[in-house]
Parts: sequence; C-alpha cells; structure tokens
Amino acid sequence: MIVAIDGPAASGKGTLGRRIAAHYGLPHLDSGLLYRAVALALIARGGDVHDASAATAVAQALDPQMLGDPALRGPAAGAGASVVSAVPEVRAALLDFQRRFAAEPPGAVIDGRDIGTVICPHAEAKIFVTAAPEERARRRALEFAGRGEPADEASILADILARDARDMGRAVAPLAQAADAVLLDTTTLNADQAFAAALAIVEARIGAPSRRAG
Ligand SMILES: Nc1ncnc2c1ncn2[C@@H]1O[C@H](COP(=O)(O)OP(=O)(O)OP(=O)(O)O)[C@@H](O)[C@H]1O
Ligand SMILES: Nc1ccn([C@@H]2O[C@H](COP(=O)(O)O)[C@@H](O)[C@H]2O)c(=O)n1
Repeated sequence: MIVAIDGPAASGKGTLGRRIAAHYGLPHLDSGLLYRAVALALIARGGDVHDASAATAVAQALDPQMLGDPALRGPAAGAGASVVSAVPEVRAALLDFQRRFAAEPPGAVIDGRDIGTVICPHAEAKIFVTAAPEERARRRALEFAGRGEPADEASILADILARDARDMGRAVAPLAQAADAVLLDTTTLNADQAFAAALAIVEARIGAPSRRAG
C-alpha cells in the first residue's frame, strides 16, 4: 500500500506520515529531506542555491545517508530547498530514488509536495493536509523554541508564505492537491485528532478497519 501525503510548509505532513507509517508497519520517506539535503550540501561547499547546474550536480550525486543529518531540519535548509526544488533537473535526479522507495514491498508512506500528483499518481490513499498559515507558523515557532532555536513567529510566517508561493508557483511539479486526494484541514485539530482524521481517510480508501501492509 502506498500512502501519499502532500501539503504546504509546516502543515503537519511529516507528523502524520510518521504516525500512519508506524500504524501500518510501513517505511516512511519525508521527501522534503532530499531537497533540503541538496541545498545544505551546496551551501556547505560554498555554492549558491540559485546556481541551477551546481544544484543539479549535487542532486545527481546525493548520498541518501545524508538524510539523517539533524541540520536538515533548520530554516536555512528549508529556504534553500524551496529554491533548488524549482530546478527541473534537480527534481529529475531525485525522482528515481522516491519511486524505488515507494515500489519496495510492502509499500510506503511518502510526504512532500508532488507525491500524489507526480511521484506516486497511483497511490492507494492520498491526503492533502493543510492548516492556516498563522497556525502553521505558531506550531513551527513552538517546535524551534523547543529545540532552543530562535523562534520569531512573524519571520517564520513570512518564510512559510514565501515557500508556499514558490512551491505553488513553480513550472515543474508545483504543490497542488491531486484530483483524487482528500483535503484535511488541521487548523483546529490537535495532533491526535489530525491523526485520527487521516487514518479515517486511509481506511475509507483501502476499505479495511485494521492494521495492514502490502
Ligand atoms: N495537528 C497539529 N496540532 C499541533 N501541532 C502540530 C499538528 N501537526 C503537526 N504539529 C506540529 O507542527 C510542526 C510542523 O509539523 P511537521 O513537521 O509534521 O510539518 P511538515 O508539513 O512535515 O513540515 P515541513 O513542510 O517542514 O516538512 C511540528 O512541530 C509538529 O509537531
Ligand atoms: N516532494 C517535495 C518535497 C519538498 N519539496 C521542496 O523542499 C522544500 C522543503 O520541504 P519540507 O517538506 O521539508 O518543508 C519545500 O519547500 C519544497 O520546495 C518539493 O519541492 N517537493
């Protein structure tokens, strides 16, 4: 079974993806980490995230081992990721890895921006998760503060809005709800309520009331 979860920045895709994957015993891929890893590797070697050919070269040589680096979760990697992800050749270089991840039995839960539309158009269940930008900024600020990192809510909101605009406006694989995805707005839901709602969406799609994989 493949579950595709898409949505804008800090909407809760990763949180839901991890919990749904654990529930069904499936591997989980946070595809945003791939783009973050490209941006971070580029920055680390003194490159410019706006240099499309350098970003493409980094994406083509990306070592998936990098995906565990905690630095990928920071704001610099997120902002850089939303720039390099607009380069068609970068997306092409990362496509196979994601498709192979999804194709491995017993399936996978993948979250990102184009999972239901481009990477796994045949996913059994697709969720488009969103929340009001102010609520997403509030949650992200809490997360940063919890890690002892700077957490200015106004600048986080500005970053979220800029990233959403870039992700929705790019020519290739823009952030969009797949025609057969179910919209889940979590603005007024806590994490447990959002998980219950997401699980109900998956169960309705696969027609099963309990845990299963494959
Ligand atoms: N329903 C919810 N209620 C309150 N907080 C939530 C909820 N869902 C997620 N969060 C929190 O909001 C923050 C953002 O969630 P998460 O990292 O899952 O979003 P994301 O969409 O994967 O982000 P990104 O776009 O950066 O990949 C996290 O701190 C998470 O714990
Ligand atoms: N399938 C995806 C996933 C991510 N991106 C880009 O990466 C940026 C960071 O992603 P997060 O999920 O970690 O926030 C994001 O802003 C997108 O630009 C993508 O294009 N496609």
